[in-house]
Amino acid sequence: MRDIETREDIILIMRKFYDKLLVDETISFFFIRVTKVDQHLEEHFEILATFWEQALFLKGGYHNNMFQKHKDIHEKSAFTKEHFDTWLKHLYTTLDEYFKGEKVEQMKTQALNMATVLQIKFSQ
Ligand code: HEM
Repeated sequence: MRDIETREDIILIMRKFYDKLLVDETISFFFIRVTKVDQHLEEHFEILATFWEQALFLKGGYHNNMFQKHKDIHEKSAFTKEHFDTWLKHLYTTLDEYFKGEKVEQMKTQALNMATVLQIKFSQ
């Protein structure tokens, strides 16, 4: 198994990750009812790919405010610790199913860090 190398690798990870999120009823409603992201998934994956290319490969190009986006969602339907744990579990499982290496570990650490920051912000 190889490490994450390209934007296409990130898109594959997002497709498989969202396959898990969207069938998990404890979290899928954020993507189906609170937002309607499930209706334009490919467009959403392109945004996520730009975000992760920046985080992993220092590419640049992501200019949205991801904290504000999640705050807007949180105000409609609150994120709990269980939601973050579930989200991270599905991401980690997906990564381990398809890739192995330094970038995989970096993605896990960065996702965990951001999940932690979001939870702290929302608990204030
Ligand atoms: C409880 C866990 C989470 C849930 C349920 C969740 C849900 C969502 C939803 C529904 C959107 C779409 C927002 C929209 O377009 O209106 C979104 C966007 C996004 N999420 Fe999360 N999220 C979670 C955690 C995280 C974490 C920990 C990260 C950090 C890596 C993250 C990164 C992103 C990014 C980069 C976007 C794209 C924002 C944009 O459009 O620019 N999410 N998330």
